[in-house]
Amino acid sequence: PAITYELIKQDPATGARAGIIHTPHGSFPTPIFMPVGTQASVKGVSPEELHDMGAGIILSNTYHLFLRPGSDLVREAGGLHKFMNWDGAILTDSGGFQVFSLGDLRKITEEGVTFRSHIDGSKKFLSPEVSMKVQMDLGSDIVMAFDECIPYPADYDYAKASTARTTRWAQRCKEVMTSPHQGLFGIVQGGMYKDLRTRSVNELVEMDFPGYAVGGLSVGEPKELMYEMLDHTVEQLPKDKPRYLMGVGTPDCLVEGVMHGIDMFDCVFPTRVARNGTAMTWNGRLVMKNAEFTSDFRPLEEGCDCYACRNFSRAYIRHLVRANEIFGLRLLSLHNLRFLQRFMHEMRQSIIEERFGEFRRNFLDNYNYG
Ligand SMILES: CC#C[C@H]1NC(N)=Nc2cc3[nH]c(NC)nc3cc21
Ligand SMILES: [Zn+2]
Repeated sequence: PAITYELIKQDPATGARAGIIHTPHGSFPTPIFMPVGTQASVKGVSPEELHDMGAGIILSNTYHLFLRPGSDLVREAGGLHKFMNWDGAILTDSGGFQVFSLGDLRKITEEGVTFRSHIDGSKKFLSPEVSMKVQMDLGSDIVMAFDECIPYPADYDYAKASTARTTRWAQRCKEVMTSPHQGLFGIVQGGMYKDLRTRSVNELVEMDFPGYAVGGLSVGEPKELMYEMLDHTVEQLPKDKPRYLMGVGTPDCLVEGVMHGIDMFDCVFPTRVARNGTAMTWNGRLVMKNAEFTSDFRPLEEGCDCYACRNFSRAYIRHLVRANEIFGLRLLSLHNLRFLQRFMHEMRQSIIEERFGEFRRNFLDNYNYG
């Protein structure tokens, strides 16, 4: 199979685990954070810089590339790896979430979804078959099933019907996803209802996907509810397959997700807050335009080995941010992405050395959520 999971160490006290995921474009250690390159670019960061920071896999989006430049052009370029000159692994989301969160939704039928493009308002149609065709054109290593996104909150009957449709759509994806070099992950839905989550898990596990995502979380629900759903859902998933928590998240959510047995994460957070002039550190965030950094000639974070911390000071980056210099935002993106790679590496080491519990308590005690 195109995608395989190798368990390295299971934490004896929690669901946390360390592993390796093998793909046609290389293997990477888990738990892992995937930089988001929605439109075939991790904003402001080059493929070489992604390699230098240790990124093994990045995420891109079917919805966006389907609308612009269109998957035919990317196929003609030889696929997304060639088009963006990235030779590591790529995961593409299916459009299931973006069409609900970005598109001007027109109609949902059993066949698929009709919507207006958020770019030019033109009428578009996405379905399990179209999403799979686009992702085969893109040639991503991990393909996400086309799911129906349940908004939060949603009543039981709506969640039940929608989850049943997501299962039928997953079957249709499986039937047309014929590329031997691509692995199709099922997406567990079920809203915030434990019985529906269990049903969704059982129906998808029946189809024997090479990996599973927990969908329908990080959609505006309270964190406690997200953790409760995670706790209930992840333990029912196969231990020999990767688990991916979509759209998560901030460092505190990454620790809790790992504790519940999640292997893969993605979030726009590091590059988005970078563009808002904020640096991520082990003790919380630094808002760089604050006066406190005016004459602070230390690096963003002592001990960080990123390009920004090796070459520039907080004072210089504060100046760039206040002067609206693009280079300042690039430096913050490079630092924040490298911070997350270091963060996940430390967490993985703590699992291997059987001190994850200590890592988690230590981190949560010192991290001010500010
Ligand atoms: C409902 C549902 C659902 C999931 N379905 C697909 N295909 N992608 C997702 C991406 C997400 N990003 C975030 N938070 C930023 N939550 C997500 C959930 C999904
Ligand atoms: Zn740094």
